[in-house]
Amino acid sequence: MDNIAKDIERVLLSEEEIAARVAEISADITRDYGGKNPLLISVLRGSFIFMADLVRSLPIECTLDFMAVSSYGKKSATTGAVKITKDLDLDIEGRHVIIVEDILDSGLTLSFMMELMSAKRPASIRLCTLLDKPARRQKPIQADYVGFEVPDEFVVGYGLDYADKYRNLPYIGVLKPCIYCKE
Ligand SMILES: O=P(O)(O)OC[C@H]1O[C@H](OP(=O)(O)OP(=O)(O)O)[C@H](O)[C@@H]1O
Ligand SMILES: Nc1nc2[nH]cnc2c(=O)[nH]1
Ligand SMILES: [Mg+2]
Repeated sequence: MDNIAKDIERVLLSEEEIAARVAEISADITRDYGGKNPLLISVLRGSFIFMADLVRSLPIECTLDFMAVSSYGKKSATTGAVKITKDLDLDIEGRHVIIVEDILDSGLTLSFMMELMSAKRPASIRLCTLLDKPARRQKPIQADYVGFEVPDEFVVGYGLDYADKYRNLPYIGVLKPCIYCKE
């Protein structure tokens, strides 16, 4: 049988651990944004599962939009160039924006997003990332809401891919080294 779990060396964060932490982040956002109708922007494609779980656990009024950017291609290291593949649909001027990401790694994607969003004059911007990998940072950027700090390893699952695979794993894990051996 074809089962993608066979490519995983070890589970870093289980479904239960992720769900519990998502509920805590949701409680923090609820406390900070109740009555402000925040605009949550999901950075596709990696953040789609985190965004879906996060907003379903938010009891407050909020608005959603999606932007797609990409910089990793089919490799496990950034290409250094962030490309927009889908722009926002809503006007963010005067809005309380929360950018929702799956992982903050080199920081290139989120610094690019911050620059782009700030130019559109929102009332405020905060960053929310499920995973933070500070060891690889190339830009001085920090998130306001962080789910978990992760070690300097390439992780997959819960939206995160390697070469467009593994996004559908319900947990976050580290791939067996042989999966990258052709890079
Ligand atoms: O901090 P950085 O080094 O920029 O890395 C973080 C970004 O890399 C991944 O996206 P990717 O470009 O692989 O596209 P994807 O979301 O479509 O998978 C991930 O989803 C983050 O958006
Ligand atoms: N899948 C995946 N994408 C990333 N983009 C930046 N860092 C990572 C990572 O560790 N895993
Ligand atoms: Mg991404």
